[in-house]
Amino acid sequence: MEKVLEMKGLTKCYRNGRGIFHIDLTVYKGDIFGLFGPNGAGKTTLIKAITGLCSPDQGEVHIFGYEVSKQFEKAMEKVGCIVETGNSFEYMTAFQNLQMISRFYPHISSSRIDEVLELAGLKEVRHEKVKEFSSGMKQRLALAAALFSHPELVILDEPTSSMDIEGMIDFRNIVKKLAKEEQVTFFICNHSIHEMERMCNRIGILYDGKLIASGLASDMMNANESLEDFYMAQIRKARGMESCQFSTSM
Ligand SMILES: Nc1ncnc2c1ncn2[C@@H]1O[C@H](COP(=O)(O)OP(=O)(O)OP(=O)(O)O)[C@@H](O)[C@H]1O
Repeated sequence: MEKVLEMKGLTKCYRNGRGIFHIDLTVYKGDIFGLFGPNGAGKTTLIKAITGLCSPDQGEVHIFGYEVSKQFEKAMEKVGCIVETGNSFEYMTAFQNLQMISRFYPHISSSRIDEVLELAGLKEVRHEKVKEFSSGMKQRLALAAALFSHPELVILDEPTSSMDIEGMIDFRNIVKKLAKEEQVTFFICNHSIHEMERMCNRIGILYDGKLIASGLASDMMNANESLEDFYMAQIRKARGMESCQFSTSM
C-alpha cells in the first residue's frame, strides 16, 4: 500500500498546554480516513500542522514522501484542502471565485471551473454573489475550490457542518466516487459519525490531543454494534484512564 500522508511523533503544544501530542498516523492511497474526537480534542490543530498552517514543536509530516516543513511546495503540490471555514471572496460570484483559483493553475483548462461547480451542485447559482449564499452553499463552493486542481490528497475540516441532507449525500457520493475511480485519498474531520460510518474505510479517534485509536472501520464495526458504540467505548476508556491518573496523583 502506497503511503500518502504520514505523521511521526507530531506534537504542537500551545502556551496553555493544549494541542496535539506524539501523533503517529499513516494514511494510504485511496483511503477515506475519518478523524473524530470531542470538541477541543485537537482535530483542527492536527490539520493545521499537516498543511503547514502551524509549525509543529516536534515530529514530522510527510505527504507523498516530501517532508512538509522542508519541502512545502512539493509536498502540497497535489493537495486540496479546506481548513476551518473555506474562504471565498464575498462580492464575487461562485464562478469568479473559481476563476481566481484557476490563475494559480495555468495548465488546467478553464472548463474545470464548470466541472467542479457541477460536482458541488452549484451550477445553477454559479453567477450569484457569494455574499448571498447560505453557509451550506459556501461549503459547497469551498469543496469545489478544493477539488479544482485534481488533487490526489484532499484534506477537509468539517466540510459538511452546514450542509443540508442532500448536500451531505452529494458530498459522500463525490468522495466515494473520487476515491474509487481516481484513487484520490481523503483525510476528513467530521462530527457526524453516522455520515462517516457510511463513507470512511479507516478511522482515527483523537481525545485530549492524543490519538487513542486508529484502524480499519470494518474491524471497529465488527467488534461493536456500530462505529458510534466503538467511539463511545474508546472515549469512556480514555476518560476512565484520566480519572485514574487524577486519583493516583492526588
Ligand atoms: N491558537 C490557540 N492558542 C491556544 N490554544 C488553542 C489555540 N487553538 C486551539 N487551542 C486549544 O487547543 C485545543 C484543540 O483545539 P482544536 O481547535 O484543534 O480542537 P478541535 O478538535 O478541532 O475542536 P472542535 O471539534 O470544537 O472544532 C483546544 O483545547 C483549544 O482550546
